[in-house]
Amino acid sequence: MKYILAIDAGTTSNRAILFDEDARVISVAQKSFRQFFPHPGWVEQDPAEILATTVGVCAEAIAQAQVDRKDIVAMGITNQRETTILWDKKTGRAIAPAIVWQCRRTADRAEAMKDAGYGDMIREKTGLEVDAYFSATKIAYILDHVKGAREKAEKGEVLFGTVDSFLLYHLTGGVHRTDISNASRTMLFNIHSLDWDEELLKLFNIPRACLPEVLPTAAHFGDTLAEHFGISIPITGMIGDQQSALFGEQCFEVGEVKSTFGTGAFVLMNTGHAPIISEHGLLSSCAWDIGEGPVYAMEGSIFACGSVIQWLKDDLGLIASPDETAALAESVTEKNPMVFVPAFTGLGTPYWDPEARGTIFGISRSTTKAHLVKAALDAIAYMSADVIDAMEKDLKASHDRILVDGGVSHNDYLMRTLADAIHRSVHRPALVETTALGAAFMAGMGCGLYKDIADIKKRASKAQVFAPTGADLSEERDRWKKAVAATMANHMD
Ligand SMILES: Nc1ncnc2c1ncn2[C@@H]1O[C@H](COP(=O)(O)OP(=O)(O)O)[C@@H](O)[C@H]1O
Ligand SMILES: O=P(O)(O)OC[C@H](O)CO
Repeated sequence: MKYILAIDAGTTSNRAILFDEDARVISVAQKSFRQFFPHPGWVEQDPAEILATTVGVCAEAIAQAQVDRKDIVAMGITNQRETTILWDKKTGRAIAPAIVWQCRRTADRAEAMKDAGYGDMIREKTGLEVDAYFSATKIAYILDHVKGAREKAEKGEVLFGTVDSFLLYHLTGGVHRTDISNASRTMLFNIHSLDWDEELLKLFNIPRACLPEVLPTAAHFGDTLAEHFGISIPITGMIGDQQSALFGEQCFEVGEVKSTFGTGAFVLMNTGHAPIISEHGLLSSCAWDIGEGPVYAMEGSIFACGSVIQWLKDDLGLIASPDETAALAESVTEKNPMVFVPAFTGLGTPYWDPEARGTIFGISRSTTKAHLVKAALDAIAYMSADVIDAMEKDLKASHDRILVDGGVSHNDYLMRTLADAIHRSVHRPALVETTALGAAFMAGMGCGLYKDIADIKKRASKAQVFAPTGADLSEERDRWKKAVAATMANHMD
């Protein structure tokens, strides 16, 4: 039996999962790391802590598994995307804290790009909406604020990478590479030519010398130094976490959709070998390349999902555990008079309003916490439904099911509401670690353990299916859309 070690370097924690060649989980280790919020809207992480926890969980997963280390034939890395790290080539030390994908500090720079009329050109080349979410403005910010950084970056003495790239550099002892799925989230990568784009590099004032080499998602990226895990493991798969979940959920056909409900929610649709430049506010990114040319995905990024549940629990103290939310929502049997738009950090796809903030409509004296909990879960379902509707306008195709994963997908009420809102079945696999599984599959392709997609299809896990109940939610969805419009029209500052 052969084994693959998958690293899932997420936003709040790092996980290492050892899979056997039949995609069964052999061992899991997980460790959270700190988040820093130095100013309102800013989010930072410590790159050294990301690295240390990653190495730690890998060592732990390997030790737990009690397999012969020589049988671990490959490693796959999947990661939170866009998060930006710049480090010194000689020492490997970061020159500034990691600027996390959620961080809004460069919102003004992004707005200025839009105001100067670059939005269409950037969308055409990168598939992205100009926003502080992506790496480009974050890299420029660090180069502008750390003394001497730009000069060193110009000489290739300071390097940029997303988390995959930073981990690869350290695990291998100096290989500076990334893959097309992560590169396509930087806003500097041309998703048609599959190369860094000179015009964009000039526009954002970023030297090419600091950027990593870009490979397909299944490739030989490098080998881990033996000092880390007692053996050298070839790293043969790297893929951004949302694209990895699309692969792990086996959405191999054009039109297939998955939604990962974590801290945020990310809905991705396989659009095949051609990128679709959306007319409805969706993003297009490279999904993977397993040696048959790039496959693209259209994406809707919803910024608030699990964070809403955490807010109800940790900040409002309305619930003791996320598990309570489904029953509370079910307890509201009448039409909910309340609509909650959880725009904590603006609204993402398809609305794109960075200035919007959360609003609650329809509070009366008879309002209870159950109404608010139900409104929160409904908001997550309706935001996802809005994304899926927008995708179908662009692709003009639809599939009869969507696949789901992530912590919030444990919520049966939400899954049923989603099925009714989009009029199709929602499939939740028994193995919810689909993000890590995608990276393991990718590494298995990269090292030749799996030949083709058919080999991977044999390793599908069973799913629980939520079929539409026939409930008509059109009135609720209309009220939701009105609430979103009102939220967007009424910024407080
Ligand atoms: N039954 C549930 N209903 C709603 N939310 C849930 C439930 N179980 C877990 N969650 C939420 O899932 C989120 C964690 O999901 P996870 O996929 O681990 O997120 P991430 O990978 O972004 O850290 C938390 O915000 C938690 O509140
Ligand atoms: O780490 P996650 O699961 O919150 O995913 C983060 C996304 O990749 C951000 O684009």
